[in-house]
Amino acid sequence: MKYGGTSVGDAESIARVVDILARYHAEGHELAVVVSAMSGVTDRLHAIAAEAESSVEEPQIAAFIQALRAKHMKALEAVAPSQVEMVGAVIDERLWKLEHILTAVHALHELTRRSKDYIVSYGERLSSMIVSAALRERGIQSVALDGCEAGLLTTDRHGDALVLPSSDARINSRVLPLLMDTVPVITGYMGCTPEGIVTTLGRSGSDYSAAVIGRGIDADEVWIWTDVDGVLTSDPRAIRNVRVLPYVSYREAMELSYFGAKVLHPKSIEPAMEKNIIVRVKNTFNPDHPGTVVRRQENKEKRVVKAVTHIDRVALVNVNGVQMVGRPGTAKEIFSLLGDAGVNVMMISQASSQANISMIIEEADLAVAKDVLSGPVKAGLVREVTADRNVVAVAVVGAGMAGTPGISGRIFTALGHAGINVMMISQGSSEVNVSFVVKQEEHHQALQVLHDEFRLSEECDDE
Ligand SMILES: Nc1ncnc2c1ncn2[C@@H]1O[C@H](COP(=O)(O)OP(=O)(O)O)[C@@H](O)[C@H]1O
Ligand SMILES: N[C@@H](CC(=O)OP(=O)(O)O)C(=O)O
Repeated sequence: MKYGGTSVGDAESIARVVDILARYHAEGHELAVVVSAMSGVTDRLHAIAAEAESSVEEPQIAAFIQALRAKHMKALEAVAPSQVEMVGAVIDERLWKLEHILTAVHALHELTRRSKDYIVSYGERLSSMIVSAALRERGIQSVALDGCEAGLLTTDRHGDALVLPSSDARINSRVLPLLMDTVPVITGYMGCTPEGIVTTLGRSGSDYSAAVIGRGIDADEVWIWTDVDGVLTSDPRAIRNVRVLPYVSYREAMELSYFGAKVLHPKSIEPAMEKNIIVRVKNTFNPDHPGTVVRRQENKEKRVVKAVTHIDRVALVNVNGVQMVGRPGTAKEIFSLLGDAGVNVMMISQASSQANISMIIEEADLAVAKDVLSGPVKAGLVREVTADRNVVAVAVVGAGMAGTPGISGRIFTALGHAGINVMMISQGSSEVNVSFVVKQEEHHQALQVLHDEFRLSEECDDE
């Protein structure tokens, strides 16, 4: 059972989490728990690390540590009053280490990817202590483990590490034996390299931790507890009338998460899929709602389109020039340059005339992308590279779209009727998703138009 940042965001929420765990524990289930940092803490750790590195003046490290301590101690005092002294001492020891490393970062004005991962993993190191203490306070035996202790070995790609296959056996031998009489509370988001260097798994990576731990212990199910009732037909913050999907397939969940449905991390499906483990998304604040079941089976006969999602903070890059026409190797060159520079290309489209290649990248990568692509321009391989930041990528997702004619027609007709200009289109050969790009100011309307066109707010007996 994985609890996200809002689920452990304050004492009241942690008490709810403990209620839920106590209930399933009393029913005789063996439980392993994965927790994220209290909401907002990871963002603040990133910010103070950046400030410590770059600030010329004295950064507010002591004040930051004080505030972090106050937040966690307040929660601890409320949920585990009898352990304040003992657990508080461990929290203080951890904060002391954190303060020292931040001070060192400032002294050197150097923040390596390695030290950043170490710093930002503290959110989970603190929250896990509190949740574990709260379980003990309820009479449930519990220990807090960090991801490394639980057996998550990863690559050394700091900030976005991948879990190594050898982790399965380690997790199995370290976590499984505990489950008979203990509920381990494991830090999400972090692991370590085989050499023991702390890594993080990418923002929102605790879902990925949970899936990997589920696979390692051969769990019957992995439950992702969050602050909405399940996987929704669209982003509730962007449009009206969204609805909980009772079932989605692994493939659909992967597409949805990749295209911005924040409720699941894109890497969290594959580990579960490999062992056919059901993933259930449930609401900590409404635990009796059945939530969404993610499974292999695809219900795709009647409800062809399941959801519409979007990714913002992206940029559209166009590489233009007739020089590219009929010249083998241009695409290879462009994408190799971007790949070598660490730019993640999220969508690609090439006109059949070959005089244009369009792609979507993360907005944060735009300066680097422009820089590396200026090489082919100077060499005369392409005429120009243009970019547009003011865009959003939208995806229409559903396994039933594969082989069903007319879906693209409906999508683009509906957008056309609404007067929304489509700047780029892309469809994978799996046909589980059709994605396209619109101007930032039109994306809410685009989502709503498609949500309405495919009647996603209405229930369907095929679901
Ligand atoms: N299609 C979707 N289904 C469900 N939630 C979505 C979707 N798209 C965006 N969201 C947002 O994702 C949020 C949950 O993700 P996140 O904030 O990372 O949760 P947690 O902290 O529990 O991991 C929800 O509050 C919701 O606003
Ligand atoms: N705390 C980490 C990992 C995480 O998964 O968080 P959440 O479950 O709140 O999305 C982050 O903010 O990225």
